[in-house]
Amino acid sequence: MADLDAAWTRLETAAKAAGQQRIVDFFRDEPGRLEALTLDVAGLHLDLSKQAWDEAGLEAALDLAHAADVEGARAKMFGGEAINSSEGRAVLHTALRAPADAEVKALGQPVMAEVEAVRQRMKAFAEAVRSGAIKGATGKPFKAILHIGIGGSDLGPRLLWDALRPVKPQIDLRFVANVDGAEFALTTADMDPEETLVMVVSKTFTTQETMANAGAARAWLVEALGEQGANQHLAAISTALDKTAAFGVPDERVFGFWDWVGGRYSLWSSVSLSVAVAAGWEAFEGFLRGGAAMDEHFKTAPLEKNAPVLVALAQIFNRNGLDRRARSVVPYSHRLRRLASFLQQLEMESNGKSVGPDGKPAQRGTATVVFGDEGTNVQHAYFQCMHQGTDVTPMELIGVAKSDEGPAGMHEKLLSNLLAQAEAFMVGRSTEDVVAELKAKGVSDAEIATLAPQRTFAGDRPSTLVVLDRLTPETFGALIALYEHKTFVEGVIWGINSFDQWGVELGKVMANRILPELESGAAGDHDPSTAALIQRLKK
Ligand SMILES: O=P(O)(O)OC[C@H]1O[C@](O)(CO)[C@@H](O)[C@@H]1O
Repeated sequence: MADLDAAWTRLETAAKAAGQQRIVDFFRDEPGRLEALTLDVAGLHLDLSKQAWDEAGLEAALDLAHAADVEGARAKMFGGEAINSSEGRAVLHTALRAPADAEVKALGQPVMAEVEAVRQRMKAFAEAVRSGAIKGATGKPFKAILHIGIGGSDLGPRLLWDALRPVKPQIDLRFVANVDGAEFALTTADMDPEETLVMVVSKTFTTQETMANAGAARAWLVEALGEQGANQHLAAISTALDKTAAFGVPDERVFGFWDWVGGRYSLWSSVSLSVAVAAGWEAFEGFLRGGAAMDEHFKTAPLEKNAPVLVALAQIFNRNGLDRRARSVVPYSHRLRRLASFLQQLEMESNGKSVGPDGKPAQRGTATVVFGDEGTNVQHAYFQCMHQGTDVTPMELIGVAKSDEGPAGMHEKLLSNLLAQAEAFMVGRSTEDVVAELKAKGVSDAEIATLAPQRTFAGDRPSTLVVLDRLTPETFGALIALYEHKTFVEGVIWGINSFDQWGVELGKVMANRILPELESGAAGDHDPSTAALIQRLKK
């Protein structure tokens, strides 16, 4: 503990010192900087050299990782110990992408036989739906899937589908998450129940939004196909097998997973069965292989060359060392446009905690806000603030080196924007430069005095670049596993349990209390604002 406190103090001191200098100058002062801060892992190239740390800062960050015993925690996770202590569970999403002959135990019990058995059932189901061997109630093959789920049962599969979907898919995969009936209506309006397979995805099979949408989908099927017919169009993915049976899903259409897979880490499991069907099993397997490659790297690489560790430490350096309370993730890739939404759950649900597993307050700030959308679009939206706003927001910019998709010449334009933004964030543009340009254009001194500061870019805004060789199932898997392990490392260093989510409970309980009050109009005991709103919004 004393070591850890001292390591935190060293990090904070080093960050303060680094913060007095300009990032761009570190390249001049540290000849080995690029070499030390770039690495190639599982088809990803990472460049952390434009980050805010200098050599001493990086060293202090690595010392902190050692002092927090990241390596010990990593061994406990892969060893299947109950590191999700508030729920007494192991954390083994990594087993879902491990080879069938790996030796993995959850709380001492081997898991791979079960994992492989479910994988084989998923594969057989995916192939049978694609080939038309499994048909709908009226004998027609399935041409569409309606995937119903929310949070971890939605965000990962949605992103995975965006990444893997063929340009002209054989199966039209659609998602419904929200308990806003508009989403259900808009999504199903042009779907034909006779040709649609409905997959209800819920770890608990109790989530209000999912159960409401599942009920609506079942009614939509029953109307077209009758009770018995509807059941032939249902499949369920859950850890709660008793509840799926009660909903009417035939046993052979139920795909399980395990309590050692957190919702936000579940896209490697049967939760993504809809994608495995619609994109094909081979693509899904490639995704698993990519995740496993990143696992191997995370398990074996020394901390100073360990991609998830370095990305986590850059975040900690910014967040705790330099008090930067937000981070923006911008994929220069339309297929990855929902990455920030996925990371919001992964990082903010995992690490948005203010007490540790011992119930004591966290000693340092934990998860920051993460936001973002696709580049270049965001350049025409919030990048003004990123370049010239009063707060510095660290960025992660993600690109794809090679792509043959779409019209010729576009990809180079996309990449030029990615590189230009990263350079502009760091280098900025000096007032002298602006003044010289305005003078050359004949602008008056009076005008220059007001214009030049407005056109100056302070720069010195840190970014990490992640470049995928190509966007393949494998590199996409590696990217997601990179972020999972980054999130884990941060949780270890912040001293919190990254694998529970008690903070989502209160709102759920209160919504269940307010629902009957909205229906009856009889508001219970609430604060004056809520009571007035219930009166106003009641049925
Ligand atoms: O898969 P389920 O059990 O429906 O839960 C959906 C999501 O809801 C949460 O519990 C949060 O509300 C997430 O952790 C989870 O991914």
